[in-house]
Amino acid sequence: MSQPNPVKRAADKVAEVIQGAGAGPEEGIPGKPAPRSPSVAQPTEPREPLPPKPDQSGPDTMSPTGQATGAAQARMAQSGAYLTDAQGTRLYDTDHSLKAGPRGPVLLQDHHLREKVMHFDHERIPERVVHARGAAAHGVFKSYGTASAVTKAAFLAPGAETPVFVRFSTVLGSRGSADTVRDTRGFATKFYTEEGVFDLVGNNMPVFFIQDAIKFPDIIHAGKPHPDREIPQAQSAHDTFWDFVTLHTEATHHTLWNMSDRGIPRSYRMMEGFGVHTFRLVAADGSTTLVKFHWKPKLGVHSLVWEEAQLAGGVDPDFHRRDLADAIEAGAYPQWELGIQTFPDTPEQTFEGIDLLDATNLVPEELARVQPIGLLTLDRNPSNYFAETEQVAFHVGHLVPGVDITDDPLLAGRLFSYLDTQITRLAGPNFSQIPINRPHAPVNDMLRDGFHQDAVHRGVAPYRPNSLDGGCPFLASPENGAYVETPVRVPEATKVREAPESFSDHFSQPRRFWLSMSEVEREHIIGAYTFELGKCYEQAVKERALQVLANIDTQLCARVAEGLGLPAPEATVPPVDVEPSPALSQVGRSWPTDGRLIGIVTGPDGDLDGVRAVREAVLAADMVPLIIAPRGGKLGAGDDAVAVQRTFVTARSVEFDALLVAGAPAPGDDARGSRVAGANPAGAAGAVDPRVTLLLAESFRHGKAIGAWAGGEALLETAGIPTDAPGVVAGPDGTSALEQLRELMATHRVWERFVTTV
Ligand code: HEM
Repeated sequence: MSQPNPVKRAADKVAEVIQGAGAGPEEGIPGKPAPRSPSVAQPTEPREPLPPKPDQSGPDTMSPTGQATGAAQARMAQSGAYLTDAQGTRLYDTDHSLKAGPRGPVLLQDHHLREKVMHFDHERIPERVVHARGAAAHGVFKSYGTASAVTKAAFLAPGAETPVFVRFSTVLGSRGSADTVRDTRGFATKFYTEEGVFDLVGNNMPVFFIQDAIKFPDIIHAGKPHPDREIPQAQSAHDTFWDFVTLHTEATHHTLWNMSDRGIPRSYRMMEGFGVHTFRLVAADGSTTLVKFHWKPKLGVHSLVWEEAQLAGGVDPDFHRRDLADAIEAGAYPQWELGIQTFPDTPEQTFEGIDLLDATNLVPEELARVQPIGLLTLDRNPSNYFAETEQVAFHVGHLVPGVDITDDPLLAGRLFSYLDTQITRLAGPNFSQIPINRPHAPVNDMLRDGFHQDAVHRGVAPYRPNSLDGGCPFLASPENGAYVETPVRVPEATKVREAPESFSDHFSQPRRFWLSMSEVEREHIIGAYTFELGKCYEQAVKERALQVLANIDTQLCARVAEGLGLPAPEATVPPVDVEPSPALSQVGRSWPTDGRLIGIVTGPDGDLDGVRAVREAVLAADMVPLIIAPRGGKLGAGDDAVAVQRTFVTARSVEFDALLVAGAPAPGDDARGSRVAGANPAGAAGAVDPRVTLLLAESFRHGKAIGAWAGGEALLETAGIPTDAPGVVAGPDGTSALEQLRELMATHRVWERFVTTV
């Protein structure tokens, strides 16, 4: 990679974090990062305050009143040995209520009990009405300056560096739902620019379900759990979702993206992001350009396969959250390039016949190249989930000079919705004073009072003009940074509740997406539709869905119909002749393998010298080795004993990007409780633990590269894996097997292994 890659600096640290500082299961929790610093000792006796801990919680957050909040308060709390109540009074006991004698009734006068329980009772706030489940990180955006010709935005000037906070999310699930469900992912970025906050509130898909925000409550009501039993959670595989998207065929394109591999990303670090709408950039000379924003991940765009996504939902519901936090904790900082597609700002606002105001459309990259304009690096985890990830409030109306909106009717509704919902979610109108939401630019507004007002405003005249506060505050002009709306001419028109004719083509863009997919991606799409529609009860919904598919592609429709056991209908809209866009496919390119997890299956009798060498080679290649053995602890003795990170109990295929088997089959002896009497008993002499064969068979089925040496090939055969199958390699030693594995992993999966008939 041309940019300095922090992943390269961090291989050892990555392993340390993911392995729990190299500890075996009994020495550390597998997969749990080592604590960054020893936790503050809990004193049993009062003692003098400790010196302050180094600040790891970001910029200072003194409130305008001078009261310590956020990082400043955290520093104070961590530097003090004394526990206090909310008023600062020191406490001598927080474990016992005040009682009339040790066995007597609790007294009403216990003000500490009252305060402690009262505060706990109010700890929860409403979750977001959509995108409730999320994970976030701090970082920095460095501008290349290449957008300066089309925008005067200071954060896009050459060399500008801007702090950012990025929150990734699923859309439908509740706050505690699983990460790997099939869904769209949110990709929201807050740029704390010197000219005010700019929020780019996008998704990992470039198109949206609906064209007009007035339907947003409807699509969300349809996608969320059914109101009678509140099931299913975080799923689109149910009748109301499919009822809506087949009755509103503008949803066809986004639904197809959801059913594609984009709906189940491998990692937040391996997702594209899109601003979706067309925005208007304004240059210093007042000229304007229409643009679409794209985030391109340095690690490439990769997905899970559906069975992995389902397994991860149970094995590790925090799969994506953990992956992001572990990588950042380890210094393997995820990076994305921000790019723009540019279009002339003509009165029609179309490009090559594509209506730029219709958010169900994308513009193929082959027609308008994505031009890189800056680099995003996420380099710091939040220090407090609630304070930052939960309380962050994004809004598409947070704009800075040089970035303006268009008349996209979906965007118009969003401009109302975000602030509106945040008044309820964050309890009043002052949420921009919450530390994570505070602009880094100076704020001097005339907004006053309200719930949770932190500021102590001075002066008597919060209005303009005034003659009492010296006429302050002053107004700015465009020359000194005022945000001025672009004077776009609005054509003379009659008020109507109508969409333009150009919004009525609902099938040519989905058809382009379908035609752009590789065979294996098409198989996945067919599988996804067959699964989701198979979960619907209503016959009419399934039939209507097949009609929609017939209008995209005959073969797609026929295959899904076959899976559902229903007849395939004829198209009612003649298929349009569209050019595929190869850039839409995830298959066929090579990517860095940095940060990928390699499982090394071994045991006390495995080739431990070989394991040591491979472990070093994996680290040197900026990947993460995880040793999998029958039991925890260490293999071998002495200083070069090999620490075990996963046992046959804790290892599951979803965690690993590739597997290596080091040596002869490893019998497991701790399968008690999961063994079925008489069935390949683990621990029996010469028997192979069924969980190891499952691990290998699943990895094989999911198209992962697998290697073996020193007799490990026999274990593959026991697991039913032909050693001459694509993507299965055997080396004379571990390091040569690893080399072959790396080449295979550059394409993410061994695609030839998937059977395709499209
Ligand atoms: C292009 C279409 C859209 C995209 C890309 C999009 C993206 C997002 C994202 C990423 C979030 C999560 C922000 C976070 O992490 O806090 C979000 C939240 C939300 N979106 Fe959208 N959205 C779209 C359309 C809409 C529309 C049309 C509406 C309503 C008319 C809407 C209403 C909301 C609401 C109410 C929230 C919760 C905000 C909060 O509680 O802070 N969205 N959206």
